[in-house]
Amino acid sequence: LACSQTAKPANQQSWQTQIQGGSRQSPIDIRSSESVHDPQLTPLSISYDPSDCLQIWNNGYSFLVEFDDSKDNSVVSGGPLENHYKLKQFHFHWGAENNRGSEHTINSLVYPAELHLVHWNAEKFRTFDEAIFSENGLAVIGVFLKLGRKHDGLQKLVNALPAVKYKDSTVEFSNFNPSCMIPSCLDYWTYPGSLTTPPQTESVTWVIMKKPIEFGDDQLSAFRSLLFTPFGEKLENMVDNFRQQQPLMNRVVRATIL
Ligand SMILES: NS(=O)(=O)c1ccc(O)c(NC(=O)NCCc2ccccn2)c1
Ligand SMILES: [Zn+2]
Repeated sequence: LACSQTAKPANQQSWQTQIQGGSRQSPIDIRSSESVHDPQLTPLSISYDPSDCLQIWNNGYSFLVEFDDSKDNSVVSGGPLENHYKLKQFHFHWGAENNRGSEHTINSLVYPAELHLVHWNAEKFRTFDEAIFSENGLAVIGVFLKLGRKHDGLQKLVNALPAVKYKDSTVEFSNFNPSCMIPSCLDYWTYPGSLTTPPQTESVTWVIMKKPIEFGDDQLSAFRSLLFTPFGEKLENMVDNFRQQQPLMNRVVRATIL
């Protein structure tokens, strides 16, 4: 195989922005036929406590629903994970139009939005900020959203969005259980990757659920009426907050056979 690989100039930059020397950047296009079925991949064990839900924060890139990670009540373990990881926040990525929005793609198929449930390895690290910069620091569950029936569980979140229209606004948000956004089919792909936004650190074990959840046009419109900009500045709708797919390089995507 080595002889068939053409030598690339060491300084060759991939045609997309990628951190200097990054070898495991996210998101990627998942080619299902090239994924490896791994019988040792068990189902994820996900348990969230709605009382850990604290607030929604518009950080000027997405809106984050933030959780109290001082206890051990909202955790994910099993599957490809060696330890248990605590839920810190979840957020979404979406497009200005329905033909774009997700960060990961499946055989080049794009979804209009993608949910990221962000967890950090509390057995190995003391804080989220430490975990972001560490190998096996984070586990992010990605769930695709497709347009269809209104998602009843999501409506509580949608109703709170006007209160965080502007960058740097927050609103108290409690008693929300993110389990309502996990598909009933627990099959997933998993691969080693990175944050998809700066600092794009290569600290993430990605778990991408194979089946999408459905949500309504009006709910997606509510996402699109958020603003990138703070109060008093030029209005810029928060849309197209997704990164382009990155080269797979020397990685294998594993798939469950549940
Ligand atoms: N999109 S993702 O990979 O799930 C992810 C998860 C946890 C994170 O902290 C981040 N990135 C993050 O918080 N960056 C600091 C704020 C920021 C800076 C620049 C662009 C977007 N967001 C991304
Ligand atoms: Zn994200």
